[in-house]
Amino acid sequence: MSITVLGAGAFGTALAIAIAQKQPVTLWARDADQANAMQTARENSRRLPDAPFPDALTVTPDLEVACKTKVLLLAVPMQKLRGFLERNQSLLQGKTLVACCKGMEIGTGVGPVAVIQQCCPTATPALLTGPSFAADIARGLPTALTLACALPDQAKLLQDLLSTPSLRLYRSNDVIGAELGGALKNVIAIACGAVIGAGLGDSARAALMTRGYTEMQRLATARGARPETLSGLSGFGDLTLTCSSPLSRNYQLGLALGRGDDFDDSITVEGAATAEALSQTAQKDGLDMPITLAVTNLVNRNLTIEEAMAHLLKRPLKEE
Ligand SMILES: NC(=O)C1=CN([C@@H]2O[C@H](COP(=O)(O)OP(=O)(O)OC[C@H]3O[C@@H](n4cnc5c(N)ncnc54)[C@H](OP(=O)(O)O)[C@@H]3O)[C@@H](O)[C@H]2O)C=CC1
Ligand SMILES: O=C(CO)COP(=O)(O)O
Repeated sequence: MSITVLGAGAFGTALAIAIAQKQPVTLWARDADQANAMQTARENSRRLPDAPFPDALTVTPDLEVACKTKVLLLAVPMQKLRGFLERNQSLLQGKTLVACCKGMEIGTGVGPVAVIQQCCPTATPALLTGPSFAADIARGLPTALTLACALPDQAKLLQDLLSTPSLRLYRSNDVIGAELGGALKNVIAIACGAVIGAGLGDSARAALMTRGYTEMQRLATARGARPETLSGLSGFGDLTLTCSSPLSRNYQLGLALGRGDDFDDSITVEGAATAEALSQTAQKDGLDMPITLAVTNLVNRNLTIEEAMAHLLKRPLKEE
């Protein structure tokens, strides 16, 4: 069965390369010049260099052509998803749409699956998430991800369709748990990068990862997620990767904030917007999310890393 990936960024390209090892894949890029350059060079030199395209991968800028398949992977950034779906609703209704982005939407506080449901009510939504760097997937290095879908039959179908010998998908019907794990780990990764960048030490990072994980569980449980989803690939697994690897862009933004360096704001860093989205909803829901709030203030330059840490340390002592 042929599949399509919409969005030729690092992740969309990596998934297209991996899945094209076993079946035809169409990769859609919004920029015609970029699409043609990729199709000719057989590489995405801008977003994912040194990852050659298999023969079964075709790049097109023509969305109508790309949307002919039944299963489409959505690999655009979270804050762009709604606009993309609204603009192209007629092409996407009735399709199986697998969100590959990690984050919560500013303004609504919802994740990609809810956005798909709102914009394309006749589509079947699913989510692909978990610990994986695009470059690793493209190189065929062993990777395990979570495929979350509320419909068990669809989950099984997508698991079989998208798994490859090196890309191992586990399925789950806990969509909200998988979404929140992938979204929040990016926020915690910014915090971890910031303490390392500011020279506050590995112990501080371990404290933030652990208390951040508690924050992930608190919010996810309040939204009806299952605790075991948070301890799986999409939660704990991705938290570990993103908070400890300098390859993570969220961690890199944290490092820059901690060091007082500039950061290129064209780089996709989902945790910054997600921190803001979740700070807004947590306040409304009466949930205590101190690290998420600290990251929002840090990113918005309302607090320095020293002030943010002092604020966290000054909180009343409590039971773990
Ligand atoms: N990179 C990674 O290792 C991983 C990324 N992810 C997730 O994948 C998602 C995408 O990240 P990634 O691929 O890395 O990001 P990139 O910055 O590499 O690429 C983003 C892509 O989205 C396209 N895009 C941006 N805005 C729009 C829009 N309004 N309409 C249509 N297309 C648009 C860009 O097009 P253009 O090039 O023309 O600007 C580009 O192709 C994120 O949610 C991220 O968290 C998940 C796991 C791993
Ligand atoms: O989601 C990722 C790893 O699972 C990629 O992390 P960054 O977006 O921080 O680079």
